[in-house]
Amino acid sequence: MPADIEVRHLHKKYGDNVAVADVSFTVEQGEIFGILGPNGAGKTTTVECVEGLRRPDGGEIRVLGLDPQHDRAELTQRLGVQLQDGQLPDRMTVGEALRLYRSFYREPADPQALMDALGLAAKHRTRYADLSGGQKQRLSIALALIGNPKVAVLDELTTGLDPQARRDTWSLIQDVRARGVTILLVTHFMEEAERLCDRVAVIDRGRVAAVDSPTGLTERVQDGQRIRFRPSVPFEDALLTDLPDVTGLTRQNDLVVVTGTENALNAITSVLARNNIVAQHLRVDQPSLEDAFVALTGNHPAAGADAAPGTSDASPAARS
Ligand SMILES: Nc1ncnc2c1ncn2[C@@H]1O[C@H](COP(=O)(O)OP(=O)(O)OP(=O)(O)O)[C@@H](O)[C@H]1O
Repeated sequence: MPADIEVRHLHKKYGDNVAVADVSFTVEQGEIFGILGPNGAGKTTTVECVEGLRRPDGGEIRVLGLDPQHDRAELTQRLGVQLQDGQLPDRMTVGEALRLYRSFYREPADPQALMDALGLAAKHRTRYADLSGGQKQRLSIALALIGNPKVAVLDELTTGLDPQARRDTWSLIQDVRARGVTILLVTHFMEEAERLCDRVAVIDRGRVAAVDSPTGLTERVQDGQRIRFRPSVPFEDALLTDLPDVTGLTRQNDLVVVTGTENALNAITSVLARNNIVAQHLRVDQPSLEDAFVALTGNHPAAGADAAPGTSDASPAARS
């Protein structure tokens, strides 16, 4: 079966500025495929070319076998695109927006069923301007789905949402996928990519740095274990660095951080116990998608991207 989205050697310039140098990826039917990358990496330009909103300067794109430039009218019927905030008139109600958008499609979805599924039924008569950020976001997803698309493109799905609304949106997207919709998702959020995406393309400076599952990306930076603890009494580094399973030891004030093989934890706890040293606040860190992102792009996630209040993600600075 051909892939739902095929992007080969996409190239796009704005004047002299190369926004997308060379991007290739495929999205299989029923996948949630993420595009992750630092600011200005070329993510939005890439998906706008996929949507047919921008004309590539080079390369080839097929969406459901259609060329987004030449087959724009047909593709519009089968592709769902999320509106950006502020693209609806303030006075338009939720019900009016869905009915208007429904009229654009040959085989639209039932607006009532969509409002029920998206928790918007009670907001049927509410004007756009009076919706909360989360409700606007859900409406934009509803409008992306009103045409019964086979493929939906969602750009910055949960930007601006609080952590609970973000999690609710994720479960909604999983429901949408369960109905057979293929999803291309642009995101800044590591946790979103980790929780939602089957595979992720990391794009950096207009090129694909890697395409893999979040776990696959994380495993690329797996360098054994990183163990941190506060010793109950001082000890010489050599006590641990002489162990064959230990590859490094650093100290941050009274905190000891040891790196080593997968057996390092056993070796360290045994030798500490033999020397009557208690490892207080012992923690074993697993590499995260954020570690992989940093290793692949040399960039930390956009400021604030994963630091929304209440999220549990630790920043790299907090973790190292
Ligand atoms: N309409 C435009 N005209 C000129 N340059 C543009 C235009 N849109 C984007 N660019 C430039 O192209 C490059 C890629 O931008 P793009 O918006 O695709 O990146 P992005 O990865 O989506 O960034 P962000 O995460 O900040 O949204 C950037 O250098 C940007 O300044």
